Amino acid sequence: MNGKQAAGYRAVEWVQPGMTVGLGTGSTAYWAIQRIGERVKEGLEIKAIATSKASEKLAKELNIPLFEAADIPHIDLTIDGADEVNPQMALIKGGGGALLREKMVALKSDKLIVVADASKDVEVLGNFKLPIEVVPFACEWTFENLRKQYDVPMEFRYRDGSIYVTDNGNYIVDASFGRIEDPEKLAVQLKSMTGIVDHGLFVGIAETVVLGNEDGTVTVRTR
Ligand SMILES: O=C[C@H](O)[C@H](O)[C@H](O)COP(=O)(O)O
Repeated sequence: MNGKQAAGYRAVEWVQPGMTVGLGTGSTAYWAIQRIGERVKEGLEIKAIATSKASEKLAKELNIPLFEAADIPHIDLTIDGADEVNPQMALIKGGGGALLREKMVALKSDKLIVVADASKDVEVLGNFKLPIEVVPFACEWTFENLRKQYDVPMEFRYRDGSIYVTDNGNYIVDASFGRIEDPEKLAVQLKSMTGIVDHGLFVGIAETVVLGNEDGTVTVRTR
């Protein structure tokens, strides 16, 4: 079992019968969803909501009972991956483009458990490019505003030669901040810029991190 699988499986131990569970996105959340699928097959009764079309598809394949947001008044627990985690449990997310739904689901949840392999554990956020979701209308203006404000390398995300479009129909700008000394300040600044829908900084949201080590053991941190 690799670190991602170990972390994903361990986090599912928090899932109890009757809970409503948010299903994260990415190659680590994948293992948590797989494990939830196994437990559902064994008789576990839960409600679930997915944070992306990809996770929705996977959950359907595993017969995990999925619900629309309109039918979910409250989420007990969400298990999701991260691209970077700092000691205060601030995160960079969105490497897979799912940051907006992930943040909406996480903020609706009593508890966000982050699952990641140990390589995501960093002292200072920012080595991973920060994903910023922007509306397509006048996205060049938004890009210019971002460049003027921050003067760091950034580019629109492309996949297979075409601009990458999120599940919400928006674009992503990936920005190389290098070191984000004050994630909270940057998070607030970015949110205040018109044209930006949201960004991949999750500050003060996660309260438990399950880090999977290469040997299959896990380290659990709670704040
Ligand atoms: O948009 C994608 C999500 O934020 C992922 O949870 C994040 O990118 C981590 O993905 P992975 O577990 O594949 O490294």
